[in-house]
This record gives sequence, C-alpha cells and structure tokens, in this order.
Amino acid sequence: MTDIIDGRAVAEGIRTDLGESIQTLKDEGVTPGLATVLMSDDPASETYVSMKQRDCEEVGINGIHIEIDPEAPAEELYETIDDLNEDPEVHGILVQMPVPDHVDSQQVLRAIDPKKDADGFHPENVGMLVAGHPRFKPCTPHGVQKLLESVDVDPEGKDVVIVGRSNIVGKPLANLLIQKAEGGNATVTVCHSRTDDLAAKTRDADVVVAACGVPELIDGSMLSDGVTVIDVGVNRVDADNEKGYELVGDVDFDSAKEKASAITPVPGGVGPMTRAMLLYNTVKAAGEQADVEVELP
Ligand SMILES: Nc1nc2c(c(=O)[nH]1)N[C@@H](CN(C=O)c1ccc(C(=O)N[C@@H](CCC(=O)O)C(=O)O)cc1)CN2
Repeated sequence: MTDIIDGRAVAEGIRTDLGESIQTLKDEGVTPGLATVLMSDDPASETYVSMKQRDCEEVGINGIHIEIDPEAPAEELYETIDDLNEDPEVHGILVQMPVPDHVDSQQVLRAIDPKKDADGFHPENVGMLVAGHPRFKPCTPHGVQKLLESVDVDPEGKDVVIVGRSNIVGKPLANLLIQKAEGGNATVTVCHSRTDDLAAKTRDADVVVAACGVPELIDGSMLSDGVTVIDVGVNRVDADNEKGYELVGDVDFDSAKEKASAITPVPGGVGPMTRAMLLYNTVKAAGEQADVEVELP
C-alpha cells in the first residue's frame, strides 16, 4: 500500500503547535509580524502571497502586505525593504520570487536584514546553513524534512536524489540532508538538466525529490519499488475547466504511485508545508528579536 503523504494535515499540525508559541509571545506583549512584498503580476505569485497572508491571519501573526508595480524602478523595492528593516513591528520579511527582470534578485536578498529574513535566502543565512548552523531554514526544504519525518523516513544512510539545483530548493535541501543532524546524514546526489541518464540516478535512490519545474518529468519507469517520492513542483498546465488550468507536479503521480511506498500529491503536498514553515520562521524571528524563548515544532 502506498502512503499518500498529506501535506495539508502535516501543515495544520505545525500551525496548531505554532499557535502556542504565538500565544507565549503575545503574553509578553509581542505580536509576530510578517511582511510580504509582491512586485509581480504573475497570477501564481499573487495566489501564494494571498495564501501566506491568510495563514498569518489564521494563526494570529500580524500580516502586512505591500504591492509594488512590477514596472516601478528597483529603488522602490529597496526603499520598501529598508522601511521594513527599521519597523519594530515587522519580525519577518519576504519578497515573493521571481522579481521582474530589471530587478537584481541577489541585491534584493542582500537588502533584507538577515535577522528578519523569513525565507532564509540572505547570503549570511545561506552561509550559516552550509556551515551546519542554520538560523532560518528555507521554507520548502524544511517542509520536505518535516514531510519525511511525518512518514518515519529518516534520511540517515539513505541515497537521496534531488532533481533540481535551485537556490530556493535543490541547493539548500542538499545541504540540510547531508548535515550531521536530525533529518540529515543522507548521501545526496543533485541532478539537473545536464545530468546524463537521469533515470539511472533516480532508479538508484531510496528517496527522490523532484524540484525541477518540468511537469511530470519523473514517471514510474524511473523509480525503484519502495521509493519515497517528494514532489516539489507546482506547475499550472492548460486544462478544459473553469480556471483554464490544473496543477501538476514534476512527478507523474499515477505511474509513480505504483512504485512508491510513500508519495506527496500536488496540490496538497509540499506547497502547504512551504507556507507552514514560513510561519515557523516568523515566530522564530519574533522570539529572537524580542528575546523571548519560544518552543518550535
Ligand atoms: N520568496 C519566495 N518566493 C518563492 C518561494 C519561496 O519559498 N519564497 N517558493 C516558490 C513558491 N511558493 C512560495 O512562495 C509556494 C508554492 C506553492 C504553494 C502552495 O501552497 N501550493 C498549493 C497550491 C496552490 C494553488 O492553488 O495554486 C499546493 O501545492 O497545495 C505555496 C507557496 C516560488 N517563490
């Protein structure tokens, strides 16, 4: 029997646990605050930030949302970030990616105060993660770790193949999984578009994480029996329905399910966890900035 990993349920459990920490902070007079900044008219990005704001409301985090015209000069975004860095009611800042082409995304990430970097993308935080002392784990990789834990898959000693080498998912996840720490100690191979014979790599894996943004690239023929499959992809493909699209992952779910012992669906797998771990980082940031000890799930 294949275990279909319910990301919505795991995320709900994390939100419930975070509720207690948020109450601890409130008892000390601190309401955690998260600012989301959107400089894009991409409908998917708009959906993600509005979901993040809704999550904040649900758990009692003060959500502040700022929209910047995607045609505006980059300076408008930097000035907004400067203001948020100075605002004591804002503990976490997130700039929704991608930003428009005329904006240098690396400069954006460097502009955010590393102590308020709810995404964990600032070079200082990336360095801490690689050195094995993460301050803020990036949300999607952290969510993947939590999903593996939820089905008792301990990466220790396992062969994990990550398909995709992005700064948001592939690279930080590889670093987390090789760490000498709980949820780590795996042997990790990072594959990408120039990997020769991808199927030979994925077939050798105990755990496959697909994070390449190519709809249904990984199918059952590329997997071994008993593999755990984590699908990070959330791709909108044209469909003959009211919305005009449907969501599919980077994994062909139906054929992969026949091989996997556990697999995440899309939607309802990794996506909700990305959002839950953002709340986690915001609560952690608020606790550290206010010098209040909070328990984290
Ligand atoms: N600043 C950031 N930008 C981006 C990140 C990020 O972590 N930080 N990651 C991705 C997208 N992403 C986060 O913003 C994200 C993707 C998917 C979901 C999600 O909840 N998906 C749902 C379906 C949602 C829908 O109906 O469309 C699911 O999979 O069930 C949340 C966040 C790029 N940018």
